[in-house]
Amino acid sequence: MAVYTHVPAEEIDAFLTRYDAGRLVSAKGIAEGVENSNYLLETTGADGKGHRYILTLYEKRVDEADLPFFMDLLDHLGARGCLVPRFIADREGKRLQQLSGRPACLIEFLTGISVTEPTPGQARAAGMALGELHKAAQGFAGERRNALDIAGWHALAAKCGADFDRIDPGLGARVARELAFLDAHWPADLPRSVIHADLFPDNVLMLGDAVTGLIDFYFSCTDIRAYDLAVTHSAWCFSNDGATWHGARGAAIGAGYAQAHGLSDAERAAFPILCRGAALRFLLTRAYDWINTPADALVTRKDPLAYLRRLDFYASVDAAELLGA
Ligand SMILES: Nc1ncnc2c1ncn2[C@@H]1O[C@H](COP(=O)(O)OP(=O)(O)OP(=O)(O)O)[C@@H](O)[C@H]1O
Ligand SMILES: N[C@@H](CCO)C(=O)O
Repeated sequence: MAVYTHVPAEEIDAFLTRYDAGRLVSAKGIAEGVENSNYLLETTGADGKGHRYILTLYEKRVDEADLPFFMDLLDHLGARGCLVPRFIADREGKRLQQLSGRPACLIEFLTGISVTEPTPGQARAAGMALGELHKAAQGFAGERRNALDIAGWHALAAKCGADFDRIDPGLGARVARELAFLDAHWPADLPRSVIHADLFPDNVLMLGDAVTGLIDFYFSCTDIRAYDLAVTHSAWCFSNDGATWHGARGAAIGAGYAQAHGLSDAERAAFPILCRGAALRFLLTRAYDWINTPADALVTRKDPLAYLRRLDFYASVDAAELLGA
């Protein structure tokens, strides 16, 4: 579930009068997602032909001060042909509003569905879409520090402390070893740019093998560009529980990215380490949430060990295995 703030339909209808969006026809809470409250709105549309929008209310993890960065980034990417949802301005030009006591935005609705078992063709399309995103991001002036960089991983690990071993005996020691390895080997001089940083299959909308939308830019930030490919690789190339590696998907993502953007020899050589970092990042955020979310909370906790399995795999292979020869 992801509707933390329940907004009465009358309030949404009144909210919509600020926009050229028509009147509310229906509002449905969207179950997917864990960070924000999302509603799918159907309206009569300014032209009376009916229109769909996403209404997002920002909950604890998104800092309101970061919203202008996300808005400007999506405008920049959208203007360069990326299929990303724009934030919609009201008649006074305002994109950020307050609704039911939360920061709220009306956002363009994109069609498509998220795949759960990607085919190699779909993985290739996702790799291409990421490469195109990185190309389009060139020249974007905004910057945002990645709060979940290596320093952020250390801070999260310290917060989890002794509780790691409640998830899995020995997990605390494994995380400490991995942090020490990454401190010693994390690449310092690879190209940096704005990255999505969370391009999981549930953040890519598709129709068949075609990408129709990239969504959920709320982790986007400035970091090592090829790290974004590593995050995407870790999310697309395994069974959900991390136990099965799908090599054909890895080769397809690598080929799609290389075609759309290109990957240098230095980025390729560092790829297994970048993937270890990506696996640790999601292991840590999931472990933190696991420890700090009551088991009976409405939100479904994601399994941290699914990322421990990925981490162990990434620690045992080379770039050719991960991306194809
Ligand atoms: N612009 C959009 N067009 C169409 N559907 C959307 C759009 N934005 C969000 N959705 C739908 O809402 C769901 C949740 O959105 P989103 O992923 O942004 O939520 P979240 O709470 O930030 O979740 P998480 O970070 O866990 O992925 C998506 O899986 C998708 O079904
Ligand atoms: N994609 C993240 C959730 C937050 O975006 C995960 O699967 O752990």
